Order: sequence, then C-alpha cells, then structure tokens
Amino acid sequence: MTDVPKEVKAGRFVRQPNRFTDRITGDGSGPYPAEAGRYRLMVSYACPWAQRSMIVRRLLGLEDVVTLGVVDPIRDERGWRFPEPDPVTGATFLSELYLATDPGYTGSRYTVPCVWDTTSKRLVTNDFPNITTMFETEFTAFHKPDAPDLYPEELRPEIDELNDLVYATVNNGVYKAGMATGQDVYEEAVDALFGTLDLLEERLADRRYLLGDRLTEADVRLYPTLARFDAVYHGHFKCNLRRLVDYPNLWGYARDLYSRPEFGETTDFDQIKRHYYVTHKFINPSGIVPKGPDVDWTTPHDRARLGAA
Ligand SMILES: N[C@@H](CCC(=O)N[C@@H](CS)C(=O)NCC(=O)O)C(=O)O
Repeated sequence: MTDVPKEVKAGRFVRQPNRFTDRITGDGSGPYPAEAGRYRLMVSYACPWAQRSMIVRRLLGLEDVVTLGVVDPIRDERGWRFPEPDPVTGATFLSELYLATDPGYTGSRYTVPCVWDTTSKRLVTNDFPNITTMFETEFTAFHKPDAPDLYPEELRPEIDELNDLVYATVNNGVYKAGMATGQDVYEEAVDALFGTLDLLEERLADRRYLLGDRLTEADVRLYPTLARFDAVYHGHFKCNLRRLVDYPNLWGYARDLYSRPEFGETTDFDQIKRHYYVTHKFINPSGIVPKGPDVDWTTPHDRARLGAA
C-alpha cells in the first residue's frame, strides 16, 4: 500500500470522474422518484465529501426518509468495508454495490458518499455535489417543517461561484497539495489554498456565514475541510503555511458551526485522524497517528453578534 495512487499523474492529483450521476426526482419523473425509506446513503465519518451529505440530511430532517450506512474508517486495498454486513444491502464491501450496479466498473476507487436504491438495487449516484443539492431540491416534500432553504434560487449563482472556487482550491486543493509528488505542483496547490483561505477570512469578518446571515450549501461545502484542517491537512497533507486556529474569523466560524449538532455530531476527529494517517501509506508509511493537535472546538465563538442564528 505504499504505491502512489493511480490518480497521481505527472506528480499531479487528478480526481477520477464520478461514475454514477443519476438523480432522484421530486416530481416522480425518471426511474428514481423521491420516496420515504427507499434510498440509503452510504458514508464514512472520515470522509469530507460524505460528511456534507450527512450534515444536509440532518439539517433537513431526512433521517427517517433516507437511511444511513456507515463504513469503517480504515480502508485496505479492498476499499471501504462495513463493520458488519450492511443490514439493508447485505454488502460487506462498498465495492459490491458498485459492481452490482456496473459489473464492468473500471474506476480506480469505490467512493463514499453514494446513494443506493433499495427498489432497483442499484447505485443512483456517487456524485457528492449532486447528493446534497438533490436532498435540498428534490426531497422538499419530506423536509421537516422548519428546515432551512440551503440552496435558495436567488442565491444559487453566488453559491455556485463560491463553491467552484472553494472546491478547486480548498476542498480538493488540500488533496492536490497532499497527493502531489512534484515540488512545483505541491507549491502551486498550497499557494492557491492559502490565497482562498485569506479571502474567506476577510469575507467572514462581517458576515456570520459565507452568504451573509443565512446558512447555505456553501457553508456545508466549506466546513468539513476546516474540521480536518489542523488535525490532518496541516501535517499529513503539508498544508502548513498557517493553521485554522491562526485565522480568527474562520476559526470562530468553524466553532460556530461545530456547536450545532448537525455539524458537531457528524464530526469524528478520531475516525478522521485514523483514516488519513493509517490509510494513506504512501504519505505516512509508518501509519502512526499523531496525538495532537490539542485544540478545543467548544470554546465560545462570539459569532452571534454578526447575525441571525
Ligand atoms: N466521488 C468523489 C469524491 C469522494 C471521495 O473521494 N471519497 C473518498 C473518501 S474521502 C473515497 O471514498 N475514497 C475511496 C478510495 O480511495 O478507495 C471522487 O470520486 O473523487
């Protein structure tokens, strides 16, 4: 397992395209109508892309509508494994679900998050941005009464634009830095990452959330990367120009979100650290998991002064 991943080409990490990109529909058109109890979201607590879908599922009150399957945090060459055979699908490895859907699957990885349809016994999607926006826009009939509108029509252009920047330089930027096997490629990724973090720090000086005084999809996209920053990306991925705790606004913003159960209870620092440090053997051959950092995510954040809850 010390081999460089297949997705690193000429020193540069190029993420594989998502194989399954179907959509569940609220209006019942197409093969995957939104229905309570029909779909199962497969996640790992370690994975930032999966945490976003768990946060949105909780914020919208979809816990009884879309069930949750959770894999072990440590992966070997067989990929993600369920601690017990998954009671709904019977799978022991996540790969079984990929191969049941497409026996000729040729991707180099079987990824979480993904959504399984218990009726057709197929994966509907493993396209993480599609999963959150699908919960937000196609499951409205099942949202809890006071559910926030995380993807309001009038803010979509601004949310999408910000998400594109945050994806390229921050969410995926940390992977580009961490997986780089060329010095220039690494430095380019780190410079872009901290350039965006500096911008976000400024943006959050007078706004409680990225879009102002309401929580949106943009916050859900950024948070899981911040939650992993000092614990993993700063050391393991060499993103060490600054730590999250060195950015007063970003750090306060991250603690503000962490204090809500949808964010805090889906953040498992132990699984996060064990996953990255043990699974990425080509970066950390010893598999030693560092003890630190010694950071208190529950210190008061004083962000309420900037706007609504
Ligand atoms: N679907 C996206 C993002 C999801 C993703 O990368 N998930 C990671 C965990 S954070 C995963 O499942 N990796 C499995 C593997 O590398 O075998 C992708 O294919 O790149």
